[in-house]
Amino acid sequence: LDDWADGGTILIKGGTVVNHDQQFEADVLIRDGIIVDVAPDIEAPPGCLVLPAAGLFVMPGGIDPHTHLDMPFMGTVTADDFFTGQAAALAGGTTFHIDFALPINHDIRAGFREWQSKASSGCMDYSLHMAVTQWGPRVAADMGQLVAEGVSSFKFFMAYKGVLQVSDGELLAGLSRCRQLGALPLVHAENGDAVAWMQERLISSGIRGPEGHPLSRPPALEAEATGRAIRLAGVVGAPLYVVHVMSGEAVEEISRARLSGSRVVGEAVVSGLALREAGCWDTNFTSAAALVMSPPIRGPGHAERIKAALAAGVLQLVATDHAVFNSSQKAAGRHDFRRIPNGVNGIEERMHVTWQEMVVAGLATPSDFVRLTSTAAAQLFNVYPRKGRLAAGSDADVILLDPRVTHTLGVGAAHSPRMDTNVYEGKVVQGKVVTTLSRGRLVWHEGRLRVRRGSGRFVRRPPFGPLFQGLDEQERRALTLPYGPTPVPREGDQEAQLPEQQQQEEGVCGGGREEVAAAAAGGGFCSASGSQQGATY
Ligand SMILES: NC(=O)NCCC(=O)O
Ligand SMILES: [Zn+2]
Ligand SMILES: [Zn+2]
Repeated sequence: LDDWADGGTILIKGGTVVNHDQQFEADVLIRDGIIVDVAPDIEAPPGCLVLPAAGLFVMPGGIDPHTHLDMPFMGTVTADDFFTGQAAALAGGTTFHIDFALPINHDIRAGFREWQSKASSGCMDYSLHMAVTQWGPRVAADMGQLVAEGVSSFKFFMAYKGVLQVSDGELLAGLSRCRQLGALPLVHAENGDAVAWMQERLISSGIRGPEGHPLSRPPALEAEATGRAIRLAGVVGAPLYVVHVMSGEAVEEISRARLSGSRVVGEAVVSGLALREAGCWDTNFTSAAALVMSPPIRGPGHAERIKAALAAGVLQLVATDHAVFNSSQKAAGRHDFRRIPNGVNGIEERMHVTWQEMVVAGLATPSDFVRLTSTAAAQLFNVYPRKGRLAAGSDADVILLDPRVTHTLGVGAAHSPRMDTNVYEGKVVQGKVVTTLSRGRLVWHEGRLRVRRGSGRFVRRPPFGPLFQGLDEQERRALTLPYGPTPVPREGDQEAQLPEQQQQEEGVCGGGREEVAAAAAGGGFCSASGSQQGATY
């Protein structure tokens, strides 16, 4: 993996250039890691490397906004680190990802430092989301600091009770703080309390194998949490991004909310498009446990509803949730499904499986594919058009896809040395990424992967991305927070200064000591920093 191919000037000649909004015959000229021209018949500058692309689609590199590299979870650590995971991603046509950093003992700044150190050995550009696992004034203040450092999205887990799960109050506070900071809140939407109850019930009825995992997490628990998160976000006027939507019922919640004007975005993951729950009933424990992820891979009909929702624009993009555990790690749950580390692979397979399930299946055009696998993520997470587009001035993250090549996915074909199972084992797909350029470097070409440790760059993402545009106006019209309501003046108000009123005048919402401190720290439970009509909640 350590051989290195440097950039320089490269001309991609004679291919079909595909952006999310257009497809045309053109050449792409790259210099020093940046695209300098996209036009027909570009003359090759002296000394430049020419890559012939006749018959190939030339597209923006994939963007995976949901990965877990080198993440401590369920008593172990995900098997792919930043180098092995990113190298595999490049071989599969993904050139940028956003990983989920976890706090250290609920300290999000410490978590950010830790993830930056892990990522320093990587070989691909990346950004970070930060998980918020507990609420308090320090977290509220630290969120502001992280936004200043380029982390403009925060994840809240509504499941994993006793570990990562936040309460509804914590979620509401976090959503409100995100709204204030212009940061996008992300939710893992499952009812963690109900899941824990279902798990107990299954174990006591003797179901201890991997099949207990999907049985304990029925679609209703995903849909309930999705609907709850959407409503809580609506209460504080925050946009919402729902990660790994796995069920038709959750899709319906998102669809309903979008039709009523809510700014909710739904992320599909590639496992939800292509895999089937039945595998968890396999009599071979290793095969069944390999499929354990949360929310679970679903039964008949759900994948079809997810793909239809992607085609119709109800769901916006396809990520992976790449969280790899090898078979010995999964064996921790050999006699208790609750201890099987949750997660599946996909960082290398996503582009190919999505092409197969959406484009080859006739549900999407090549432009749709670019939107689903690259542009939508770049836009939502505010790195567009630097990433997610082939145009002059954009980073030269480019892939060449040959639609004529058929190949088979599996451990033997994959490039991570850390995986001994692959949930896509034996899947035949049509269309293959034959070349990947990462910031102008030829990292995957003619079946060879050439990457260098430490060559990936952290990409800062500014707050107040597209989902925040026009929000103020929407709220002003609806008189929701932070523009209303205002208190009704009543006779005698001046004489009787109740404690809550004093707090309101000091700009503090709610009555708890923690909330007062949170507001003092510049964040907390209040939605409005610049409350235009003087009311704070
Ligand atoms: N999804 C999963 O099973 N593992 C990774 C952690 C998460 O995203 O919930
Ligand atoms: Zn999750
Ligand atoms: Zn995840």
